[in-house]
Amino acid sequence: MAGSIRVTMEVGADGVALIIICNPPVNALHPIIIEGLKEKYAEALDRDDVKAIVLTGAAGKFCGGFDINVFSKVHETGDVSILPEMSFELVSNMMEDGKKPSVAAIQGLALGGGLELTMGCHARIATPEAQLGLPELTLGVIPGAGGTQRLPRLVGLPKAIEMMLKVFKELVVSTTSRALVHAFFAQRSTTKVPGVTDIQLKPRNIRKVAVIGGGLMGSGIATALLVGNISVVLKEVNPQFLQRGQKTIAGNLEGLVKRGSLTKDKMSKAISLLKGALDYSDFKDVDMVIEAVIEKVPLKQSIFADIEKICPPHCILATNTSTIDLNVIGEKTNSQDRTIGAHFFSPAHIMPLLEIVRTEKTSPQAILDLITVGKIIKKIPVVVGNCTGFAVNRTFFPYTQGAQLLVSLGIDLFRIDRIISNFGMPMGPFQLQDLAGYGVALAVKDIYAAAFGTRNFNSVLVDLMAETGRQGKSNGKGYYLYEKGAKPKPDPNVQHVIDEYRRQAKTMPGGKPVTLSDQDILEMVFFPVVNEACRVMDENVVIRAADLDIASVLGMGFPKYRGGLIFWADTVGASYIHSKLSKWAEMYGDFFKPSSYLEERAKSGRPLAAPRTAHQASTRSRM
Ligand SMILES: C[C@H](O)CC(=O)SCCNC(=O)CCNC(=O)[C@H](O)C(C)(C)COP(=O)(O)OP(=O)(O)OC[C@H]1O[C@@H](n2cnc3c(N)ncnc32)[C@H](O)[C@@H]1OP(=O)(O)O
Repeated sequence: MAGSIRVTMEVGADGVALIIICNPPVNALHPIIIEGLKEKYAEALDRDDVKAIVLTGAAGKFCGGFDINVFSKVHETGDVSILPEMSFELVSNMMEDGKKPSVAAIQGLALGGGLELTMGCHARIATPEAQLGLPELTLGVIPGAGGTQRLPRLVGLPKAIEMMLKVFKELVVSTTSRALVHAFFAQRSTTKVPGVTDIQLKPRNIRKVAVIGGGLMGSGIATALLVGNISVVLKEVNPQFLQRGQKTIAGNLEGLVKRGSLTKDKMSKAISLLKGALDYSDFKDVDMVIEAVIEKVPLKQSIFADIEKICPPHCILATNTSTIDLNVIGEKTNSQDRTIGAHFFSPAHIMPLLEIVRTEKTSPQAILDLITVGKIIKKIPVVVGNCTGFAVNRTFFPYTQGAQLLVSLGIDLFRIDRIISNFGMPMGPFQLQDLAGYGVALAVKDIYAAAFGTRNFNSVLVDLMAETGRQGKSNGKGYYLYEKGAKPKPDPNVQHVIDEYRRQAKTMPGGKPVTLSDQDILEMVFFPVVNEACRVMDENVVIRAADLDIASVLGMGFPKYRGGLIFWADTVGASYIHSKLSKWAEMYGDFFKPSSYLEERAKSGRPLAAPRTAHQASTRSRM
């Protein structure tokens, strides 16, 4: 590639040096080009036989601007030092202040940094159809090589503004802008909870929190609290586990320092706020307990019975369960009014979503206090009702199951992952499963089967994966192979597991793989998710559709520029989604059967996000 990226110079008998930018297809300013320009300009300024310079681009295009791939690299690495300097050394010192006249010969396009180069020249000649502009704002940056100053001087302020913002008005009305603006406001509305934040309650001061369980989740939660300046008692069952938890917390904090999001002083302060415990003696004056042990009902019930006796009466009793019914966890206590779900997402000190789960008995004060703690530790709290999987895991249970169903029908799993990542998810459902490990998937399988009846797709794929010694990323072997420092590679040997899976599933019509387009695959994964989201809204598990948008963006990585799950679904249209699901339900069963909420919206033409009517709202509620 580097061979085709170059700057050339020819000096004619007339003493004109022709400098040409060559970097197909748009002659973008790759660092090699910027270096090449500096080199050729230095040479031209130095050579006695050069009297003047003409700068142009190869193949009829002057230059499409700075190489945007370098921005992506900066985003990936956080290292701004890889941005090459062109503003002063090249454009100001060599071109503008150079002792030899230089002229830009513009054909095709001169955009962004490309136009800025032309403005460093002493004159510009352009073909009438050439496209000139400074579109940097569309990338979220400003012109970085002097364009903000030189353009108004050359063409006057009104024209310069037009050239910098010309696409602005078009973009304001684009779906992406609408989606991002929606997400901006949706994120700010999640903490407006009717009956909680509008009844003049005052949040209480939560100074000390006990975290039970020092595993990955417990340590992450403790880290987030410590960084928020809240004292933490970390309780474990033996010194070995406690030490492991404390070490994980220290590692998390060091990681934050490395990322630049915590100073060393703040890290020392955070560590000083942590106390380890092997019994409940330090729980006498805690304001909140967050239980984060494994998903076992009897264990959680006995912990809740214990802490109810030991903790002060004002103490909030929270659980980090991701699936278990809160009423069951608090069943053996008389503290249902202060029992609440604090569902963090892993890694808890980094992921911004906090799903706050309330039952019919949870007091508004407890909800308000947890919202306040959430804000202090820089989380985005979304208050949801109590049901299997709550709002996020419940809405997204068909995401994994739909992908597994497609594999059973004969679709290549790596193709599914590619299509879903191209849509904008951080990774596809199979890579996500590798990352999360198979333990959780296996643990919740029966719970989902019991809760979701015929719309649950019972798959043995993960069981078969586990039986062949695969655990996902944690042991380096899942659907993909994982090696340190390398990108995950699809494992060809997984095909044996898939063959066995398809043999057992018997879902391929006539035993033959089905043929589906990329769009079919995308829709067969996401429309069932939208369908379940409709049930979640119908049962009032969320206060408003926008809460699901934010929960899907922050909890599942749904692309923010699509506005979140429901916003996106409304751009597709309820009636289209309903018609596709109805067709697939006939072909492949109840997994795709449209919900009554979706059916009603498809018939009435009302957006999925529109609030339910007063009558609908009074018939079903989890709040
Ligand atoms: C320091 C400075 O102030 C900072 C900057 O300069 S920031 C960059 C400012 N420039 C821009 O924003 C221009 C971005 N590019 C465009 O608007 C359009 O690509 C264009 C008008 C140049 C051409 O449009 P069009 O003919 O429809 O072709 P399009 O498909 O978009 O682009 C052709 C290829 O060039 C690539 N490309 C275009 N501009 C690029 C750039 N600035 N850097 C890297 N690659 C670029 C595209 O990714 C695409 O690659 P692909 O073929 O591998 O998919």
